[in-house]
Amino acid sequence: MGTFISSEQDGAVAVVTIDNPPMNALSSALLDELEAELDRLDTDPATRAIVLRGGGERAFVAGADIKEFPALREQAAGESGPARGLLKLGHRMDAAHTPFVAAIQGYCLGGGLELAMCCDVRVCADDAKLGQPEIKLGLIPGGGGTQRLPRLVGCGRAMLLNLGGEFIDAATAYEWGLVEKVVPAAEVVAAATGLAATFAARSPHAVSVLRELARSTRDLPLEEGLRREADAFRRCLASEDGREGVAAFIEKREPTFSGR
Ligand SMILES: CCCCCCCCCCCCC[C@H](O)CC(=O)SCCNC(=O)CCNC(=O)[C@H](O)C(C)(C)COP(=O)(O)OP(=O)(O)OC[C@H]1O[C@@H](n2cnc3c(N)ncnc32)[C@H](O)[C@@H]1OP(=O)(O)O
Repeated sequence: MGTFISSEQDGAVAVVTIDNPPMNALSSALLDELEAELDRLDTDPATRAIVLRGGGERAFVAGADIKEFPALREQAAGESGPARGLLKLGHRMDAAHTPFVAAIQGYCLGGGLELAMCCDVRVCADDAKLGQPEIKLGLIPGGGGTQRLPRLVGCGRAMLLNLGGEFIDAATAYEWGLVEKVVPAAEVVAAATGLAATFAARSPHAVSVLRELARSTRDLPLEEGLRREADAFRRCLASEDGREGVAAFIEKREPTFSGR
C-alpha cells in the first residue's frame, strides 16, 4: 500500500480507500498511487469488482488538490500534475475489465465527482453534497465534468452545475440520474460493496465485454452501436462462460464462471 491509497479484499470485491485528510484532495502523488492500485487490482483474477471510497467522514473527494495548482501553472502542458494524472486515470478506468462502484459520502466535488463519474455506478449517502465548483476558482472542470456530466444528467443540468458551481444534495443527484442509489450515510460502504458483490458474481468475460462495448459505442450512431452489440452478443454466446451460464440454467444449477 502507499501513502494515500489502501485496499481491502472482501471476497471478490476490492474496497479501495482514498485517504488524504481532511478532504481527500486528489494530489498528483495520490493519483499516481491510485492508478497503480487500480491497475494491480484490474489484473488480479481474484478481484472481480472494485469499490472506491473516501477515508474519514467529511468527503469522498473534495476535488483536485488546489494547493498544487500554483506549481502546476509553471509546468508545460502534458507534464505531470493532476491534469495529466486525471486523464491517465480516467482512460485506465475506462479500459478496465473490472467494474467500479463509487461509495460517496460527504463532499463529492470537482475532480472527486469526475472520479465518481468514471465509475460504472454510484451509491450515495443521503447527506452527501455533490458539485463542480471549479468556476468559483476561475477555472472549469478538467477531469470530465464538461464531458461525462452532460452524458449522465443532460446538457442543461450539467451547465447548471458547471456555471453555478453550487452543490446539489443526494436526492437531487438521484433524481437527475447522477447517482443510482441513495442510502443512509452509515450504510453507504456496505451498500456499495453489496452491489459490487452482485457484479462480481457475474461472468467476468461478459462483464468485460459489456464495459468495453458501452465505452466504445457511447457516441456512435444507434445503427452502428446495435451492429457492435450483436457482434459482442455472439462473442459471449460462443464463450466458455456463455456456454456455462446457458447450461447451468437448463440443468437448474448455479453457474461457475471461469471468466473466459
Ligand atoms: C478523465 C478522468 C478523471 C478521473 C478523475 C480524477 C480527477 C483528478 C483531479 C485533477 C483534475 C483537475 C480538474 C478538476 O476538475 C479541478 C478541481 O477539482 S478544482 C477543486 C474543486 N473543489 C473545490 O473547489 C472544493 C474546495 N473546498 C471547499 O469548497 C470547502 O473546503 C468544502 C469542501 C465546501 C468544505 O468546507 P469547510 O467544511 O468549511 O472546510 P474547509 O474549507 O475549511 O476545508 C478544510 C481543509 O481542507 C482543505 N481543502 C478543502 N478542499 C480542498 C481541495 N480541493 N484542495 C486542497 N485543499 C482542500 C481546506 O483548504 C482546509 O485546509 P486547512 O485550511 O485546514 O489547511
